Amino acid sequence: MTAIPAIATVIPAAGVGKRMQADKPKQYLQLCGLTVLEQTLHRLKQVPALQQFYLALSPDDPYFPALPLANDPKIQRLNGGAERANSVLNALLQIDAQQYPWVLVHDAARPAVRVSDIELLIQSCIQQGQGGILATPVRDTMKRGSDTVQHTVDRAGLWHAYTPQLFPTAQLKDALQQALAQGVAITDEASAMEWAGLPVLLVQGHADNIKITQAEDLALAAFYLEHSV
Ligand SMILES: Nc1ccn([C@@H]2O[C@H](COP(=O)(O)OP(=O)(O)OP(=O)(O)O)[C@@H](O)[C@H]2O)c(=O)n1
Ligand SMILES: C[C@](O)(CO)[C@H](O)COP(=O)(O)O
Repeated sequence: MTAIPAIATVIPAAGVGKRMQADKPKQYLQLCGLTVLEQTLHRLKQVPALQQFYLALSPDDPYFPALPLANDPKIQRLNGGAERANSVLNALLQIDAQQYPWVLVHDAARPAVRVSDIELLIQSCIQQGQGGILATPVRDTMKRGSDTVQHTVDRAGLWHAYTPQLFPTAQLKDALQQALAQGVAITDEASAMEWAGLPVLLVQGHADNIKITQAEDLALAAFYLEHSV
């Protein structure tokens, strides 16, 4: 096993959850007795290498102060931005890359991530000295179109990109800063690294690491949370 350095952890949690169509942002919906955010933090905190947590929240988030997490000295709250990438960059700007040469980014909306998958990602990346992401190969036939099919997309080598995503802190900060400054559409950390021409390892994880996005995802996340290890 490769020696694992202390890793800074960024949790983007400043979204409004439009697609969920709920009465509050999805990270604060109840899931198995806790909020989604608390469930996600509970998973992350089971990984010893994950040290300081940088939690990007909406500047007017009224929910977080009521959670026990608000008193956790390992959690540093910061203001998120207009898009997920802005929230992540705001967090990266607060991380000392000397102290934390590696940073792991994980969506607050992915509470069922397996601790073993996080450990696998960390081991794979640190061992190979390259950043990477948890992902799963596409299993269905993929179509491109809107109301009718334009064509079938070759699914060979096609992956679902998940989080966590783990990268050298300084590299990710520079890549994300420059990509956003040039108006590049960035939906995950890997796309900034790809834009910068830097390698991204694909580490196969489990498909139960779903992102709670639409209403029906909550019950599925609850099932996975109760049945995954
Ligand atoms: N400006 C934003 C937008 C999103 N996120 C976070 O990024 C993660 C993944 O984003 P997504 O699933 O798109 O969440 P929302 O943006 O809240 O969802 P929607 O697009 O339906 O509004 C979530 O944990 C969300 O809180 C963030 O930190 N800052
Ligand atoms: C980062 C991510 O979860 C990887 O799949 C995804 O890109 C987030 O996308 P969203 O539209 O912000 O939910």
